[in-house]
Amino acid sequence: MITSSSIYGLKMQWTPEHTQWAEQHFDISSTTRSPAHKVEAYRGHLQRTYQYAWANDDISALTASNLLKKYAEKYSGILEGPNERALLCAYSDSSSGLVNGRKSENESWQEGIYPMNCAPDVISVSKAGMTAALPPTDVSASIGSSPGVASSLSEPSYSSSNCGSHPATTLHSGLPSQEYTASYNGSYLHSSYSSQSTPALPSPHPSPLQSAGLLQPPPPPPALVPSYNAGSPNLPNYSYPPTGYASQTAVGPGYSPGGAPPPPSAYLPSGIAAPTPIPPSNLPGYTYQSHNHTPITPTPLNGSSSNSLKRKAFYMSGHGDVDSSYGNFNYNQQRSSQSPMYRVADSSVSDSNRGTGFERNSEPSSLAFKPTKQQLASDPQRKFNVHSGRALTPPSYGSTKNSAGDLRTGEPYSKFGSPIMSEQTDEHRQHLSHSLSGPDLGTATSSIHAAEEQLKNSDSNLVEMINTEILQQGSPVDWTDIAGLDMAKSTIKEEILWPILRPDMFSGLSTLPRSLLLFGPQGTGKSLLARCMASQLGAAFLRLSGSALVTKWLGEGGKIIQASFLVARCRQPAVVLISDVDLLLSGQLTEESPINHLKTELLIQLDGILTSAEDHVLVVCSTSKPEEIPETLRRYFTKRLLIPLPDGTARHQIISQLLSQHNYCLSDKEMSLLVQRTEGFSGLDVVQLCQEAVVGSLHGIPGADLPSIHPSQMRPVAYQDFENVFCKFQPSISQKELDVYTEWNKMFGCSQ
Ligand SMILES: Nc1ncnc2c1ncn2[C@@H]1O[C@H](COP(=O)(O)OP(=O)(O)OP(=O)(O)O)[C@@H](O)[C@H]1O
Repeated sequence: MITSSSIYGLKMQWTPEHTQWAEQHFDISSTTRSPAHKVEAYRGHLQRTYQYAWANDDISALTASNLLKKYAEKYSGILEGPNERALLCAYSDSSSGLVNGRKSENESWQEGIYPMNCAPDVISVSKAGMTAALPPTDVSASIGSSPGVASSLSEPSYSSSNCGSHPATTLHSGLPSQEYTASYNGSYLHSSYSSQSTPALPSPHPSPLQSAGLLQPPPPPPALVPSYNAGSPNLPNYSYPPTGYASQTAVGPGYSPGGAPPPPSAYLPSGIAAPTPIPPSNLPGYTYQSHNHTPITPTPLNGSSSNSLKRKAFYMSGHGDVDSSYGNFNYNQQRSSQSPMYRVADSSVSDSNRGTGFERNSEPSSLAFKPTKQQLASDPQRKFNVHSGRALTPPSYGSTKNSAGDLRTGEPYSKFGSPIMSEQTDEHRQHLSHSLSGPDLGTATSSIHAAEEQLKNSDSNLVEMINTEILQQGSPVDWTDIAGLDMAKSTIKEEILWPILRPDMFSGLSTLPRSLLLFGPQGTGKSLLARCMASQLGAAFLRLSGSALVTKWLGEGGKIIQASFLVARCRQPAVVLISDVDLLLSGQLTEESPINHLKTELLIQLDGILTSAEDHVLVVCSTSKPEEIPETLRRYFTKRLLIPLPDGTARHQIISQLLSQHNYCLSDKEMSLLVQRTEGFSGLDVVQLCQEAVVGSLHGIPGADLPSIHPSQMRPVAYQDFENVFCKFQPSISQKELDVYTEWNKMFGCSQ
């Protein structure tokens, strides 16, 4: 049949072939056909296409997207007139109508014009090819936002940032509900999808393109989108996934795809910020893919830094599983009031290995404590040992007289006293001896005998080395020998020493402290404190250097650690100091690292100490890198104490004490200036500065005269001597490093 029509004076011949061609090619722009006719033709074509697709059971996401795009383009092309637009809005406003082909309850249909019977087919095909069906609202949104959304779907990677300026927005500008308008902004388009589609369903038919890697898999769902129901713009339809806001933090506040900030959300209650979409970088290629979203797992709290306070609060609140590992460490050991941990070494024990590291009967003169010299001499691995040879007159903390014999009175910091054992200290030790003897002797006997037996079978050379190098024979240290550190000192006294010295008073209240971590900058007195603890307990003092173990003793390190703890058990009560313990316990160690066997041995020994009721051994570990110690190993330390840089008062004490050994001439103002200029110095830095200044005062004396010159003949140390050497000294620690200590202390420290 041949028909002809005349439009605008143009005459056309119409044949069945033309009809077929128009139907096949969706010639909806034809001016010769009614909209209803064109829709019918279009629908027929879609149905054929989809039936074919069903027959093959294979339609990719891309194909489906293209079909949707074409459909939306063609459909919107039909709708040119204002009536059609209004009708389309009615479609959009009633998502259920789109799904089941029924019209909206609020809007009357224009019969026969836009039946949309093909919509279920579209959805079915989408289900087959795109792994998850678009929910009813999706269809509404897709069509409603076309061609913007449709064209976006055809792109392998697209951003919704265009949506806001896209004609689709204009299309819906006349929507009756303001809330609904928000749904057409790209920021929210995906929200309806994620909230309504079946979550986290794996694709039953993965696209071949996906399999081939040409098509990126659908991204995880944005975690911050509220559940959005396009069919009902009312607020009650919104739900807030519990994990959503955590992820929002991870995305970053204020993020908006395309750089634009999220628009104010009309559908959110006032005061609640509009949800932030997932950034495109997180969802490559499928930024706003609306289907098959899986929930985003909330970003776990990182042990590192930004969430540290939260973590500590969590642990401290008692909600964390590892609560007992932090702050309230409890090694489940009931202390017996009958068997206090420490006692004075029994001199009657015949074994040569028994005995403390401190000689109590020494004359005061022989007890003069020369901390720096001994410290530097005892640890050849120390980085500051180059200075040891220069210390012509190591400072003695025992005297308050200067070299000229003048007693310096009126010192504002005169509490920093003598390391020489005073009468009071001797009394204290006698008291210690009394309180730690008696019934306590029996409790450790079996442990001591067992350790002695083991030690007999050990390498005698090794034992000899430990007795000479590890076991410290230095003079005792008193609290007054340590400048400043009041907080650390009182914590150690009250929480470590008192329970050990007077277990009867602490019976049933807590377990005995057996391990302690002192952390802080180098040269701040950690070792000094450990020595002081041993002195106060009348205990033997053994010092293992982590740096020495991993360098010069690496091969024998495991045996040295084991034998050292045996000696400590034999000589108990004992304090074992392990400096630079981070080198032994570092979480950075690879499996092949030879240090690992040292780590294993140390942990075995620590376990033994923590679980033994009889042993009277206190382990003090020190580190300047506490963050290197893995979380799992922190539980080995009952207490973790920050030993900070000396404050002004402490620096004044150290300087005064050092200079008091020499003839010096400094005004109060100069002294204050020195204190000021040593801000940020560690205790060791201050000691070395003073030593250098004292050496400077010797300049000008002929070398030949040096051996015979009397101290009184030397000129006094002056401020200029300090001035001359200041250029050699800088604070050995940066503010950044100090911040790390502060942060770590907040998280895991016991002193705030
Ligand atoms: N608070 C202090 N009071 C008096 N002297 C101090 C103080 N801090 C440090 N010193 C001096 O610095 C020397 C080194 O101190 P110590 O060895 O105790 O530091 P540390 O913190 O253990 O260092 P590292 O972390 O390197 O092992 C001490 O012998 C002492 O002379």
